[in-house]
Amino acid sequence: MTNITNTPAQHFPTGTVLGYPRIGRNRELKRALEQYWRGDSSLDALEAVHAEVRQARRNALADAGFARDDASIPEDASTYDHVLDTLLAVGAVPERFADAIGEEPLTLDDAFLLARGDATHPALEMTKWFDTNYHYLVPEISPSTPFRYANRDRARQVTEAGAAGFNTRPTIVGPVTFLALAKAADGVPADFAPLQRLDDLLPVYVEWLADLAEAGAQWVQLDESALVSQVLGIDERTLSDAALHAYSVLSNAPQRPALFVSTAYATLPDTAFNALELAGVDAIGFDLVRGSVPAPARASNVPLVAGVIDGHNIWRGDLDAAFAKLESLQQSGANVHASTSTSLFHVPHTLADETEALSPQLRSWLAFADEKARQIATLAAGLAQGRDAIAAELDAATTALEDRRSADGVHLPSVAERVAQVTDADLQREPFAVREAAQSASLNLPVLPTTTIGSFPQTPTIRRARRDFVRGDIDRAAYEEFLRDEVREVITLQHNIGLDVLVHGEPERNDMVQYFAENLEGFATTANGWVQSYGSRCTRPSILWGDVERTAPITVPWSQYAQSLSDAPVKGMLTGPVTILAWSFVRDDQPLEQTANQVALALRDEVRDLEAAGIRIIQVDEPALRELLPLERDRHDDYLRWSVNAFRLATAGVAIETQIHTHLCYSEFGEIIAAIDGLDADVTSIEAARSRMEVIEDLADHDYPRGVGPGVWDIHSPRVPDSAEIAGLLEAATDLIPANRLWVNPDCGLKTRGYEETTASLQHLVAATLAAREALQQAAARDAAQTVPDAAPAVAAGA
Ligand code: MET
Ligand SMILES: [Zn+2]
Repeated sequence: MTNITNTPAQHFPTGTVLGYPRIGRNRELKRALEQYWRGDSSLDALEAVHAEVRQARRNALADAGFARDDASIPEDASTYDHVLDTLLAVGAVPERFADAIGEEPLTLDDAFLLARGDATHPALEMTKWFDTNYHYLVPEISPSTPFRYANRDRARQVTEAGAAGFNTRPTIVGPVTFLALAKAADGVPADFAPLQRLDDLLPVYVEWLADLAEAGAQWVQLDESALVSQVLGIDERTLSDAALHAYSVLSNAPQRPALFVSTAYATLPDTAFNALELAGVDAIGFDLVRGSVPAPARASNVPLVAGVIDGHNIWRGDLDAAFAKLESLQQSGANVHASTSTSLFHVPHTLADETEALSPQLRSWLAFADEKARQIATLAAGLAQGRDAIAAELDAATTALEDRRSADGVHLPSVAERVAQVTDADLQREPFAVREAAQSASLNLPVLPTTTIGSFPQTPTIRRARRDFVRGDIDRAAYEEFLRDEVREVITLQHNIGLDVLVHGEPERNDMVQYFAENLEGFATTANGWVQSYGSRCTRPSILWGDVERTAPITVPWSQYAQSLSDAPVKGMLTGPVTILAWSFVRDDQPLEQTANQVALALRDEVRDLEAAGIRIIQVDEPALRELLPLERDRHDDYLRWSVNAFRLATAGVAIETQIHTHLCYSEFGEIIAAIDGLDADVTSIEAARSRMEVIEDLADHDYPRGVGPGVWDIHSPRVPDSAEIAGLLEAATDLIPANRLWVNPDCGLKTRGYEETTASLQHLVAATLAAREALQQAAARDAAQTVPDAAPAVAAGA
């Protein structure tokens, strides 16, 4: 066993990946987790599957060309989430779980309780990991949250790897990032911030490092991406001071592996680089796809791990340019190592599983995790043996890139021309006051109109019908007949419940982005390209490879059919340009703004066709608007400009009578309130139930002038809120937003809910609304009764 007792660092491997997909090539871990949660298998069975997945990862990376014994293979196989792994290891169980979790060591079942909650313990919140579509569990830290080394899983995995003949590199979240990503627990003093607990946390990391070294780890990777983010509400100085302090302590730990601190997703600031170097860490990694080389790095003696292969996207890319970046660092005398820019858990396992779904030409332009690992192995060979040794691989990548540049469909002159012709007038509707008057005359809705966000439960029957259709077991006519029946039932249900603005329920959509991707030119869909979204949940992002065009109406027949069944307005439902980009793999060969505008123009045509088909309300969802906000502040204005404009381009082509809605969810919107205003939607529905209307306060502070539908039912849990609870939230909302601007709706779509809870919750929502209307009427009557006698003398006096 190799014990490194604070000795000079071992040689860092010439090439590495910062992490690898964790869910299994065939989503084995997902299935095993869900089986266990359903009670259909034992914990041992789950652990056995996970052990197989872990070994498959090590083997896949060895096959890609990594040595088994030089710590180039990361050991980062989370069962649920890597922040949760770290929380467990450092024993930071929030006090509100103290009655249920206590005994050490902390177990997988403890992790699942934190992640999933139960009747008496709401789960930890989830939020997006940096600017990605991955959700991590948010630790809750108070001045007295306990810290102790309470879970040895990572060390055990290193031992397990050792037994299989591997010396892997355990990967953990670093202490600064762990605290920076945590939230302050409820009820703590206002001036408390989790980072204040750094000194209490470090001894636990010291113990953890010793255990990892004991298990045989030569190197440990500590992920410290907090150091590159300017949107965590912590300034750069505070973060680098924390890093200097933390890594001074850790590098002096009596027994530890060599320390590799990785940072990803944006440029590592010079101050943070200096702090890490001064603290004596043994290797520093930074992202050279999203970011640039920190100035002091070129003159540094610390091994530099340069992230030159995009870990966050699926393009094969410009291997020659990637190698040139390494060469340039090498020429300035630095000790350079090649890596991916981020962990590869943002991309699917392997292109080998896409031989049917994707054309050979498209495949030749792509690289998933295994292929990217091979690219790193190539670059590492180039670093060791010189450019000539890898000339053939560099040339092959360049040839693929040239082919991609000129291939059919990548650039459609007509699309580029249409984007170029967009003018400010295309983004502009009449003033809201004008629209509001026209819409209220034509729609004639009651005060506090009730509606839903779009999807109704995606039942096993719907999934089965879709699968049968995809497999060819039923034909299109039968499938569409089935979908029309669904729409009819959903409309009837909404009538019976008494909702004011109806939806068709979105039964035809597997996913709110993939559905549009499948119906627009320029996108390809993979067969097995799953990436983890959170826990066992995976998504299969489409690949946006070419110019986007709509060749025929997409949603119009469904909305039109639904509207034919009712006199009440039925909302048309579309996904907005930013969200379509955020949840796809986007092309890297033109600015996102250009791609967003192409998608927006396709949607603009769809919006107009919906309007022409008699749809009077059209909702364009933008739940990912906040997610793509860059980590660097100086890029915010540009991002918010083009993203807002893309939404307006999609929606501003309609008459004043047509009401445009948007829907936002999933995140902290405080930062982008001005942009929400800029969307100029007539009505914005927004997730608010869990935070008890926090975001509505932000909107009210901003004097938001248009319609708002704060969610009054948290649809992320199966719990049915009663009318009183909904009434309470409604009252909180009416305190902040004038009642004549307020809509009543759930937090988000209902596709993950069952019909029983949906029906009951919507009935309660309508009951609470009716009561609120009644109360408003009474209040108005009282006001009228009071003002008349008061007003009379005033008028007399004035006369
Ligand atoms: C993640 S936002 C979801 C919006 C979509 N219209 C739905 O209802 O499912
Ligand atoms: Zn939503």
